Amino acid sequence: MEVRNISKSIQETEVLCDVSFSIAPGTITGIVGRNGVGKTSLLKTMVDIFRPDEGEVRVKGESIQINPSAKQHVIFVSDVTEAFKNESVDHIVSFYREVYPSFDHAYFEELMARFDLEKIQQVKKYSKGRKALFALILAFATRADFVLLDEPTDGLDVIVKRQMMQFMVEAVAENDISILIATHRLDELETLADQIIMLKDGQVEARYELESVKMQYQKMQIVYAEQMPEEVIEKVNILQQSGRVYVCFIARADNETKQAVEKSGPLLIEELPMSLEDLFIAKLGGDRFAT
Ligand SMILES: Nc1ncnc2c1ncn2[C@@H]1O[C@H](COP(=O)(O)OP(=O)(O)OP(=O)(O)O)[C@@H](O)[C@H]1O
Repeated sequence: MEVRNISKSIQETEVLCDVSFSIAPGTITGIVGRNGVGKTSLLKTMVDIFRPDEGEVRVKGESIQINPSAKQHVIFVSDVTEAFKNESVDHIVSFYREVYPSFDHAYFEELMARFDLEKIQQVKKYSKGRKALFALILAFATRADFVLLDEPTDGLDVIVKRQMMQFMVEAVAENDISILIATHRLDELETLADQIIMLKDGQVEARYELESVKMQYQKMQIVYAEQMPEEVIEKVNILQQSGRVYVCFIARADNETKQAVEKSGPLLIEELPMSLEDLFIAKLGGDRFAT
C-alpha cells in the first residue's frame, strides 16, 4: 500500500502536507505524533473517508481514489465505536459480509471464541472495551490485507490487550497482512512495530526502522560532581536532568560529542536502553531536543 504525496486541508487549515510512505506486506507500521498532528485524518484519507486535495493512495497498484473497488483490501477501525447503536452481532456480521466479499465467517467465530466475547442482541450494550474488541475482531475477519487501526487498545483491559497484541503479531506472520496503528501508546508500539512514521505539522518528520534506529543512537546517563559544562550541553541532546545526573541522546557515530563528554571529566558515563518514547521526546519535544 502506498501513500503518495497526500495533502489535505480541512476548513482552510492544511492538516496533511505532502505525506508519502509505503507499507510492505507482512509488517506492522506505527503512526505517531502529538495531539492534532493529523494521524486520524491520514487514516481516514487512506480509506477515502477524506478525499485528498492532492496525491493518491494506491493499494495493490490501484488508486483507491480512481478505482474504489481497491478499497475492499483495506479496513479502518476508528477509535469511536458508537456507530454500532442498536444492532445485534448477527445483523452487523451480515452487513460486513455484504460489504466485504472476503469476510470469513468461520474466522469471525474463531476470534469471538478466542477472545471470549459472547454474542449479544444489542452491540451498544457491550462495555466500551468489548465494543473496541468487537470492532477489531470484525476488522480482522474481513481478511483485508491492510488493517488500519486508530488507538486500537483504548479501553481494553490489560489481559485482553496482551492477547490482542499477541494475536496481531501472529496474524501478520501467518497471513501476511499488514497492520497500521496510530497511537500514543509508544510502549506497545515498541514491541509490535517494524517501522514508525513520525508526523509533525501534518508532514512526515521521520521514518524509522525500529531496530536500525536503536543502532544509530545511544541513550547515555552522565553524572558530574558539579554541573555539566556549557560546551557539552551545547553538543548533546538532554532528555532529562535530575540534579547532577543527565540523561542524553547521542548519535552513535558522533565521536566529536563523545570525546567532548569524556574530556569534561564526568564521574560516570553509562549507556541505558533506549525506548521509542525517548526518540519521540528527542524528535518532537521542542527545539531543546531537536536532533
Ligand atoms: N472533521 C473535522 N473538521 C474540522 N477539523 C478537523 C476535522 N477532523 C480533523 N480536524 C482537524 O485536523 C487536525 C488533525 O486532526 P486529527 O484528528 O487527524 O489529529 P490526530 O493526530 O489524530 O490527533 P489526536 O492525537 O489528538 O487523536 C486537527 O487540527 C483537527 O482539529
